[in-house]
Amino acid sequence: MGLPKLVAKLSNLNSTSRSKFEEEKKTDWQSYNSWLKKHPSALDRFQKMMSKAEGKKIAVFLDYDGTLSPIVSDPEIAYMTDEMRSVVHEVGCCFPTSIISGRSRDKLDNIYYAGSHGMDIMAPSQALRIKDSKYHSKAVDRRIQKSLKERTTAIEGVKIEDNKFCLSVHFRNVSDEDLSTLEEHVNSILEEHPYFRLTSGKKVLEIRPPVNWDKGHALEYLLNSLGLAGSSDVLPIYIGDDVSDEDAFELIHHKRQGYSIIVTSEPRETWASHSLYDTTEVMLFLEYLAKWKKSVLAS
Ligand SMILES: O=P(O)(O)OC[C@H]1O[C@H](O[C@H]2O[C@H](CO)[C@@H](O)[C@H](O)[C@H]2O)[C@H](O)[C@@H](O)[C@@H]1O
Repeated sequence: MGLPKLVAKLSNLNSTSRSKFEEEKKTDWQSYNSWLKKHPSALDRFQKMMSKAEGKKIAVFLDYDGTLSPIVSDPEIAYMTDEMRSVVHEVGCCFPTSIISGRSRDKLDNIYYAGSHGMDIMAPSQALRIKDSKYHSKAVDRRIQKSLKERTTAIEGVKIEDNKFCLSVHFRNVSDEDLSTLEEHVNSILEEHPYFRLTSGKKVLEIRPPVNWDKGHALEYLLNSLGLAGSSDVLPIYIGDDVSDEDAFELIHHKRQGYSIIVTSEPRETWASHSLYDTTEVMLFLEYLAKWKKSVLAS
């Protein structure tokens, strides 16, 4: 089966702009196209989606890695392209826009920020504080980080990233033979610190504090802080690519208000209603959104 028209066009576009470090996509087009029937492309459905948006207050929520920046082998070189940065800025001028990331807030540089999977939130003009602050002391428990580094030092390719309120243990560059040893070390550390919990994402294990707080809570919190909660004329649009984004997708699904868009080049079990193939499609979608707003204002 050939590439769908739009994706083929984007693949050409990609070949010039894709970084050589970017993860290679292995799409099985037959299953992807049948999955698309349940989670249609937000580009193909753009007009239909926006027909329900007229007169509503749109709020945009964006994940960072895999959504605004392609997945690359080294988290330190996961950048937004200049084009993406500029379109995110443009969208930010049209709608309240937030970035909700697993990274710590200091590594993000846009608009509203929610770092550490939403556990650390900051708005441009005011600091937003999550009421439950007792977890902070545990979240910054450096002993975990120290033990992790000591125990995994012999495993080639492990990268431990301090995200302030959570620790990311990257294994993208670890060989398959070493994976079970790494897992054993991580589990042994969690046994010593049972109040922390383990989650996982794209080739990453994440050690989080014992707080019932995730990207879904962050989405609700931001809507509240923006004065947009509890109103039927608000339309949140959330775009994300990883397991941690599912909490926000699920919230939107249960509220039956707004659009949840998963970024994936493979069929995935998801709460998201719509999909985009990759970061290039995310960029196009954001461009469409900004243009749509301008056309509504002009009419
Ligand atoms: O919520 P996000 O903004 O998507 O953050 C989730 C994690 O993203 C980063 O790791 C992922 O992207 C890296 C760069 O492309 C990639 O090398 C890694 O394998 C992915 O898991 C980030 O480094 C983590 O701290 C975030 O928790």
